Amino acid sequence: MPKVLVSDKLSPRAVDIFKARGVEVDVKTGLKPEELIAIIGDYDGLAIRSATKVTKDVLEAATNLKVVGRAGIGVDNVDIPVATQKGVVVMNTPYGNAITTAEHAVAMMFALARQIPQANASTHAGKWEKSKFMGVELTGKTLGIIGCGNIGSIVAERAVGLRMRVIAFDPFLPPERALDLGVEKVDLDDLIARSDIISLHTPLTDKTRNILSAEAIGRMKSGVRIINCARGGLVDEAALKAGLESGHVAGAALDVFEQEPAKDNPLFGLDNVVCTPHLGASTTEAQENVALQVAEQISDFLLTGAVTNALNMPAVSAEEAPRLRPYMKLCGELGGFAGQITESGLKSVRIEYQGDVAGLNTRPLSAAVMQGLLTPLLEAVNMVSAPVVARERGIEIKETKSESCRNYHSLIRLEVTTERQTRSVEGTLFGDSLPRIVRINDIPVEAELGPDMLYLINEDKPGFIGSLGSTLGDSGINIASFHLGRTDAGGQAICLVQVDGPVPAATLEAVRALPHVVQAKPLRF
Ligand SMILES: NC(=O)C1=CN([C@@H]2O[C@H](COP(=O)(O)OP(=O)(O)OC[C@H]3O[C@@H](n4cnc5c(N)ncnc54)[C@H](O)[C@@H]3O)[C@@H](O)[C@H]2O)C=CC1
Ligand SMILES: O=C(O)CCC(=O)C(=O)O
Repeated sequence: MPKVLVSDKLSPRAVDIFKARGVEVDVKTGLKPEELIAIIGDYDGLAIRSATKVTKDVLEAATNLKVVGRAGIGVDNVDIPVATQKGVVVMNTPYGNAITTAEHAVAMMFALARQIPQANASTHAGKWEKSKFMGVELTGKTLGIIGCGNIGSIVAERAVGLRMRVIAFDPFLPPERALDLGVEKVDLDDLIARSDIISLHTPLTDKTRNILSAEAIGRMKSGVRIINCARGGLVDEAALKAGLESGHVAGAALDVFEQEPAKDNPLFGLDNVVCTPHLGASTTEAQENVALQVAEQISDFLLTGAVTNALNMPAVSAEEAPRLRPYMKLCGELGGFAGQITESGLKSVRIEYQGDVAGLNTRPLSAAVMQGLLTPLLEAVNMVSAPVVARERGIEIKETKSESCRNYHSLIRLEVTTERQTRSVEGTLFGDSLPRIVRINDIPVEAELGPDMLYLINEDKPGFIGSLGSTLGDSGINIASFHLGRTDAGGQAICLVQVDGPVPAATLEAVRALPHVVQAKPLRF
């Protein structure tokens, strides 16, 4: 039974789901990094929110970990490149808290416009400062949204409903979508110059860090208000402080901070700043949504192989997973075969899907091919990391699909070009579930791969098979199955021999010394 650790505060319904799905679950929140490192090796899955930092050290210690599920959107607390290298799938729940977070941004906008938190504190203190808290009306004001994705779009729709003019800067916002939302798509300079209120809704990336810099703040309208319910680091906090103190910025509402938990921050204590402790996603509804979703996604992955909302792996639906499974095995074998007979640097890989398989989701299949191919050549590659590792090494991967297939309902052809030559291997499924190799370097064979195989290229001469059998027999090696193929009588032949255990080096030398042997390689699957 797979085992999952819930290391942040998640709705208890997540635990119910894990249990109902047959996943063992422990809840241990508030762990120190060293405490998490000490126990993470016991778990197949890790369910988190933002408090747990899934660092390189945690991932190094996570020897059984297969999946990290973030109950929420931002995954900046997970070292995704290292997770990818280690073959750990990282998933998030991209929609579950979007409405709630958008509502928080809208609430912040009202709080700023009418100074509600400040007026609340003053009234509780018995001051009745009616003239101090003069507000501004939102109707007719220009709201500039930076990042108009899931959350930004919801904020835009709500603001349009409030009769605001909404402009948005998002290089990836399709013009038709902007039109549908009733939003004017603008460039950043335009947004900065025209907005009365600016609300940020991008992830924190190298491009968005300090997107509201001192220089940008300087170019804003006097009396601008700034809202950040996305990520600390999008606004230069020191520059914002200067703008607020000078009165150029009338107010700022911040849910997120450069350093979190934010116990001390230059903006704390300023009259015109409204702060919340990263509460954007904190509603009962959103927390239930993301907790249920993450528990289902993690369970699906651990129990069926279905991949949903992964950031480092192609999606596989629960319906597809069982259909893909035998093809994954075949792809792993094709890749493994090619990888084990490859002796020089890989240049390019071509994967052809023919027949029924061409209609399936082939991205995970190609990932399985690449895992099989690279595993014999590199250390610790897996389906998650293999495509990335291949790209990093400049290996070109081409995928083609064709609905027609000559002799089989499905065929997968792998062609691998190295610095020295091009080799190919083809495979199919017998009876929809049994992987078979059906062609090697265009020579027909029909081979089932077992754990220990011997692959030979030889000249097709009488008596060769007998001498091979005797050589193996003399070394006490039992033959489980024997598969032959040849170009033509007397031409080049190949043998794939399944043996009942690894072939010792001395036996391999004896086989290589046999007359007519061109190449002999032990293979393991
Ligand atoms: N305060 C909180 O509790 C919460 C904060 N968030 C944060 O909100 C942010 C947005 O989340 P979603 O809308 O769900 O993400 P999303 O991915 O749907 O939208 C982000 C948008 O930003 C745009 N973008 C990316 N780079 C950009 C750039 N350089 N300039 C302008 N736009 C750029 C993208 O094109 C995309 O449309 C994330 O950082 C997320 O972590 C999300 C949930 C809760
Ligand atoms: O889990 C939380 O409370 C934070 C949510 C968040 O920041 C996100 O989903 O990106």
